[in-house]
Amino acid sequence: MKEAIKIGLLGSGTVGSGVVRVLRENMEEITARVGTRLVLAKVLVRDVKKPRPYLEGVELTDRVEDILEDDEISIVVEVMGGIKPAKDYMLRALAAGKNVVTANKDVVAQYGHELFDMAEAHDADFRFEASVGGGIPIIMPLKQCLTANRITEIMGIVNGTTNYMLTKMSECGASYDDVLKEAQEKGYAEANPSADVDGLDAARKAAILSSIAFNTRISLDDVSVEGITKITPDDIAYAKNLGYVVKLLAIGKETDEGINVRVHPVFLPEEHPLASVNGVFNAIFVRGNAVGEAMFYGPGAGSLPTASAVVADIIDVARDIVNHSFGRVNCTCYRKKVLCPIEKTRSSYYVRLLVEDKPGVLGAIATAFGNADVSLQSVIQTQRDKKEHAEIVAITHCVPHANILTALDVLNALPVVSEVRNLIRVENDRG
Ligand SMILES: NC(=O)C1=CN([C@@H]2O[C@H](COP(=O)(O)OP(=O)(O)OC[C@H]3O[C@@H](n4cnc5c(N)ncnc54)[C@H](OP(=O)(O)O)[C@@H]3O)[C@@H](O)[C@H]2O)C=CC1
Ligand SMILES: N[C@@H](CC=O)C(=O)O
Ligand code: NA
Repeated sequence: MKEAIKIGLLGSGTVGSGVVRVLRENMEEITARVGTRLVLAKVLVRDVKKPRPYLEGVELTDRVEDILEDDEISIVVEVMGGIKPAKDYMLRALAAGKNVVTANKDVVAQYGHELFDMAEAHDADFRFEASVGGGIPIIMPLKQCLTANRITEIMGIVNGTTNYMLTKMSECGASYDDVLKEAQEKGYAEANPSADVDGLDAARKAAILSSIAFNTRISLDDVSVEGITKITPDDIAYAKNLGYVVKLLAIGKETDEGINVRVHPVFLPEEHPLASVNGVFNAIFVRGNAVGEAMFYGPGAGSLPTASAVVADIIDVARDIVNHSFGRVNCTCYRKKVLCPIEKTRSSYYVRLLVEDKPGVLGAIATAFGNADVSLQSVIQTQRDKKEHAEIVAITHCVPHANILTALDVLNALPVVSEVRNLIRVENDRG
């Protein structure tokens, strides 16, 4: 058997502790699969005094140099999170010729190219399977198993926290604040959970997935983002009555007008394959010109599921080391493609309005939509709040986003419209 391969772990929180557990519990199989033993040599944490019984016998440090300058460590696993200092540590590790495995979508989405360049320059591996979809294999399947395809669409539920929240709010009418707290307690949420609920976490994943799917660099700034903070129990109830569920989707599409990448809540028909993806589960639906439709499903966050992806990357890198192989798939963004602005994207919409309850209101609203070139598929009216007010819910036909924005301006200016309460896309298109 070859010499043991030494690992330095940066961070030992939710994901890091899972990595330690998987490496320990599956050590026998892992050793057989790699052909040599993997040894967790050192772990970097902020607070070395914090009790961590699962790390008994492992050297803890709060000095990153202890890992980066240790010539015996050949794999550095970054599971600290955030951009600073994680990005710098990874670049330094790669510059020292060490292989890097990370779960950090913040860094990959914004600075992936720098890390890839550094990895290539130093003939090192840079892997990030856990950065999208937690335990679901999706990065390597896109780069390897689906690489024969021209991918036209990638659409997914990629944030476990918000999917958990929307599921609980829909199934048992739980309050937004309570379910967010639960998701945090279960270790799903980011250190600052606004990244989850504001859609940023999903946007980072959308940028990573689209860059790989369309072979062009999509940066976080190219993604149009809207989170779930404006979704109310009323929207969820209307969705149910109309045969939909509310989901936060990450969508990347290549159309004749360019690539559009966006994250926003949608009304999904109950029979859509993504509609039954509940709780912390994620799913990523891919359309390729050879494979047709493929969907990847599994736990999108949490200690052990995420560790499953991290440790798989570690094993792959270790196999490269053992076999002296050069089969690395480096950066796949070899094209520069045009982006399609959000205004040109097309969708049906759900529009909820609070209006004065008096004769002629429905007509005025229909005219306002018509003047903006937005045709309506259905309209329902319910009595709300005070007697003199009613709520109108309209579902539009598929129209350019620019038209719906114009319609909202016109509606807002109508004296009978007291408030535009929400605007949510309706995803009816499966073609
Ligand atoms: N949680 C999840 O389900 C998933 C998380 N991820 C990603 O994995 C990464 C880690 O997430 P998670 O485990 O939840 O985060 P945690 O906050 O639970 O853990 C972070 C760990 O990193 C250490 N750390 C943070 N900053 C520093 C620093 N400056 N110097 C030294 N140590 C530091 C902390 O040390 P100490 O213990 O001393 O505080 C802690 O051990 C993030 O990039 C996240 O986005 C990806 C998929 C799923
Ligand atoms: N906060 C993220 C963790 C995994 O990436 C999520 O909820 O999906
Ligand atoms: Na994954």
